[in-house]
Amino acid sequence: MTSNWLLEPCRTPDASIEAGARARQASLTKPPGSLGALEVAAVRLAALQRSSRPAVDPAWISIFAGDHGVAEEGVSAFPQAVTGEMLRNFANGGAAISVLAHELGATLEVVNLGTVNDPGEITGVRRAIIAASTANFCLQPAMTTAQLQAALDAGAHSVAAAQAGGARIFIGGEMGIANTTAASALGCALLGLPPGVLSGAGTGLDAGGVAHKARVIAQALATHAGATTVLEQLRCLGGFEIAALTGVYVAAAQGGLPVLVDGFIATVAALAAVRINPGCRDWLLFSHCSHEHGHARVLAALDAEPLLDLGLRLGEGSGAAIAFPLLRLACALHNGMATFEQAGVSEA
Ligand SMILES: O=C(O)c1ccc[n+]([C@@H]2O[C@H](COP(=O)([O-])O)[C@@H](O)[C@H]2O)c1
Ligand SMILES: Cc1cc2nc[nH]c2cc1C
Repeated sequence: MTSNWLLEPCRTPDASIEAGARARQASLTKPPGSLGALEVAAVRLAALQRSSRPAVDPAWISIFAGDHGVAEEGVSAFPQAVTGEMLRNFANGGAAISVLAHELGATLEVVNLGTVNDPGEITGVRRAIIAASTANFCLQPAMTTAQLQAALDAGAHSVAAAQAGGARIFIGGEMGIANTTAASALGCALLGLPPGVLSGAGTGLDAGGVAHKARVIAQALATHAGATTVLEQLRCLGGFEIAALTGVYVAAAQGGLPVLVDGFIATVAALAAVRINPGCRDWLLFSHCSHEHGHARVLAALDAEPLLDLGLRLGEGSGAAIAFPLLRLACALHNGMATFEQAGVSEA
């Protein structure tokens, strides 16, 4: 039976600290509201962190990698071997997220949950192998119950490590060839949408490729029409890295750690988390709207207003890492600006 800890209550934001933070924003030397989403973020972080001085440093980034059986249906522009190959690139510092983590001074944890082209032991990569790949969900459930549990637990494990390391915000990323197909299928199942609404180019399919992908997703949805609970939908249509992120979002909210959600795949994992344990929604900040077709629809289902819309579609936590400095600046402004009274500036 899955899963025990997932339904435990999430922490709640502190209403009185939130009111105080909102009052402070109104007292700072700027027209009220003029820092827009940065004001909203600072107030939210203050309430979540139960602190009148919100902060997002140090940041923790975990990248979860896993392969997908559905890759054999020809749904990605890239070969499956890339998932395993990128693990080495993450560890060697050459991947986008490696560069970003270094620039931000963030801890980067890389987790191999199971790759067909397994690079074996690599310094800087945590091995938490569940299987070489999920099963092809056109034919059978992507995961067994035990595999789903292991993936959810892997996410919670990373949250615990982040908290032990003193992190003040968690960024979760994913890497998995064909995982936009899994995320689209899961998103369609969760939202009751037809495949075309959430099928996109992923790593770079052309229009014919996207149409084929939508047919594959339709087949998967038909195969698993009997999966009616969120956990069953996640088990049948998800992936190891997607389920790990779902585990992250629930565990972080239970542990009182705010998270910055990345792109399309991460947002579908967040939707699953919110459907499993609605209390985790408060802890999710959304970094960007991906270029991936369907991301805006999933963000809307979560009533999420992301900070950025830059045409990013890389994944691996990169969009969240790119948005992170905005949160850092939001906190600096909140904590460091003078009030009208302190600065001797006239109010409206
Ligand atoms: O995060 C996104 O919005 C995003 C959009 C498109 C592609 N990706 C990345 O590309 C890979 C999946 O693409 P695909 O075409 O193989 O399904 C996977 O490793 C993701 O991290 C990520
Ligand atoms: C090279 C490459 C890097 C990635 N990072 C996340 N998804 C990816 C997909 C590909 C193909």
